[in-house]
Amino acid sequence: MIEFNNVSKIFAGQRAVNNLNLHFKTGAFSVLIGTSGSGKSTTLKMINRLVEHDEGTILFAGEDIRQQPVLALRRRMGYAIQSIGLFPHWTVAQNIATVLHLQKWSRSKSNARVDELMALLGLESSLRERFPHQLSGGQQQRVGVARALAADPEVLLMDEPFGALDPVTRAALQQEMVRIHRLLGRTIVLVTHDIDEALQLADHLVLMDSGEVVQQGTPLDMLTAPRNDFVREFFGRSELGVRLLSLRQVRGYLRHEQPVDGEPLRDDMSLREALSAFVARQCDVLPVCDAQGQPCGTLHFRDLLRVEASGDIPA
Ligand SMILES: Nc1ncnc2c1ncn2[C@@H]1O[C@H](COP(=O)(O)OP(=O)(O)OP(=O)(O)O)[C@@H](O)[C@H]1O
Repeated sequence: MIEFNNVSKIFAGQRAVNNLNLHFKTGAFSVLIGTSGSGKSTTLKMINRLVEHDEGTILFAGEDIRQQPVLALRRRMGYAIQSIGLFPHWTVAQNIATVLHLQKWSRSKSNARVDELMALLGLESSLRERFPHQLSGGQQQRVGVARALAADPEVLLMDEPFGALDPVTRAALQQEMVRIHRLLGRTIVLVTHDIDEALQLADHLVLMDSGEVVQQGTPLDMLTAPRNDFVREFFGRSELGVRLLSLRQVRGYLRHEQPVDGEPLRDDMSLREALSAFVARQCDVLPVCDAQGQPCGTLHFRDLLRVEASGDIPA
């Protein structure tokens, strides 16, 4: 969907990014992560030409982005940023409909789309006529994402979209993004400096340092086969094990045996959450239920130490 071939950007004689070769595939959730000043935002902004690259080529759907009129290009890409940039004197509905208004959608079609997006982002319809300053930070972020999705863009570009939020709201919005990505199947490129956010969201993770790509691949590849010490240090040598647990779900480690007593874990929880439950409850086996709340087996503490899930484990 988006391909960088030997792309560089030079600001005042300094290479902000150097010789990037990247492929953000159609439908993938790609995440750029790295040290501060490593060139993540610059990379993202080159995609919608907020920053023009100096060397190399960037292809969008097979076409050189330089050959496409900037406005036409940007219309095909939603953009959501940390500072949100909502218009303060416009209501929530007007903010979400910004691009629809530019594209001259009819009032009724635009209203219906706003309703649909508010429902998708979990915004109550009673917020429709409020102004941004009458919303919480999390609600504002949701409006920002709804606005970016309004015209059903082929690509969603997100720069630290949850950066300013408290951990609880942040986790809720991350879940929301996973759900929306599954539902809409859009190509997403997101910049973050939060390692756990990156590991949770990414299908394809790109780790940058000093304007270059140090390693790219799936989160599992990065954690289990780090290319060098920089990658190892970046993901936190001492926390590697816990981070690996966050990539694995309880359902891969289930034992199909009679449920034991206690508050059940859900089979779609991560093993990291399960580990917390074991520690909090000081036990070594917990019951597990499925999404419908039906008991489906047990999870044993010692099974968390196994390297790979093997599906069914004999009781
Ligand atoms: N408009 C600009 N003019 C001059 N230098 C710039 C400009 N934008 C970015 N830079 C420089 O380019 C480099 C990469 O910046 P960029 O914002 O892409 O990094 P980043 O990885 O997103 O950083 P952070 O995580 O701190 O936001 C930095 O050295 C920065 O100072």
